[in-house]
Amino acid sequence: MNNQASNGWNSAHATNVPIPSQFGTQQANTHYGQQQQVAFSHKQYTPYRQENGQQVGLNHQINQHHFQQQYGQYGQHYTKQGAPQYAQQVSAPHEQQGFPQYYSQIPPQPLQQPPFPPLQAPLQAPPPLQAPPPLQPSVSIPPVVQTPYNFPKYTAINVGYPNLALITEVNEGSPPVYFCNDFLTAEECDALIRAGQSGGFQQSPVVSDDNDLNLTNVSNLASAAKPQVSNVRTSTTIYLDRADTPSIVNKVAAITGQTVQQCELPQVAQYLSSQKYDAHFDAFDVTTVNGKAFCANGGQRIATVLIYLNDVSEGGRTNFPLANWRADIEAGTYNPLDGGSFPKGSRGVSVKPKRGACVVFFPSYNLYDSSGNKVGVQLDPLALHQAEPAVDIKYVSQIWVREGAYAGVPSVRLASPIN
Ligand SMILES: O=C(O)CCC(=O)C(=O)O
Ligand SMILES: [Fe+2]
Repeated sequence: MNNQASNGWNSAHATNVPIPSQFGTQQANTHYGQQQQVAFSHKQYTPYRQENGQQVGLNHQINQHHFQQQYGQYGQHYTKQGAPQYAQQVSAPHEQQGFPQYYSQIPPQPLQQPPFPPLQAPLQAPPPLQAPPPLQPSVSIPPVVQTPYNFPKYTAINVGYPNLALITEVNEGSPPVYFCNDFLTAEECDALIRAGQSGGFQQSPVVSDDNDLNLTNVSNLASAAKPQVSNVRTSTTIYLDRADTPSIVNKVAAITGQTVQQCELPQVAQYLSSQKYDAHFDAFDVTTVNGKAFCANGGQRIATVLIYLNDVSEGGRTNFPLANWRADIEAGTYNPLDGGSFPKGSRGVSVKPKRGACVVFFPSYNLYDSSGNKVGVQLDPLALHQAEPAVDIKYVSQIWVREGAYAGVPSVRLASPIN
């Protein structure tokens, strides 16, 4: 993977900061009495690019203008003064839900070596930048102001959906992650796995948002954002038609409170032993060229529904390493966008695959202007997550929900729909 993107974007740290292969470890106190050392890659958290000598892009747009204010507001959304549905969820911890074995506050296994080769110093100066296209008004992000209590930061989902439970401590700085037992039936899970096996899994593509920091999981992009194969994501995938999976997309619409038309094509992904998907975001930075191309079809991703299709006894957990960072973010000691050391006491959340269960989370969050009007939907850096390398074979189905209607072409059609 190139550190210097061909379009003049300045890959993070390419000229300024040497990237240690891992820049810190943390001692994590776990809920269940275990302790693990966790190492994180610096690179994923510090996206920026330069235009005309100015630092712009995600780091600038979010970090300087929004980040501290935004995270300072989490508490307002999730206190009893704020959105009551979240406050209730916070007070209904997972222990009461009867399935503590499927997720834990054990932090992730040590992350894989970042996919980027060690940088050789000295680096070439980047070529002169092309005059960047001016940002369209529709994608420029105004400063985020105090969000009124009654405007949710995240897209509202159907928190009354059966078995849906919040598994993160959502308050100042932790993203909400929900877990839902028995979201699909065993028959639906098996039918999806069979569809993948007979449909011919292909290596799962990723797309970069120009600076190689956000290798996300997409299909059917505009030409500006060609999917590519990367060792960040080594699983194999098929794309199904929504018409062939009516019961499944209807459940996704119901759990998220959105429409079937907003659902991307259901994917089925297979992870053989050691296959994985390194830490990434599912949403796009809407200030980038590829981010705009990505959003041209249906808008930003507002919710991820990740369904586990089989039971997995070892490996393959989904980690959210930035979940439950409350105290650290409050204290200003950690900002995922400008790196810095990982403070002690952080936990993260890991979800163990369980057949039929799903996780629901928010790859992006809403931006509002001073009058409370929604003015955009931007990638949430706290929604960083990864699929740990599989030990046992693992099957998942991922369905993303967009802001608007999404159109896509499946890689396979089924002889008969999964009902
Ligand atoms: O397989 C997993 O656990 C996570 C998959 C994922 O994050 C993705 O496909 O975007
Ligand atoms: Fe993902």
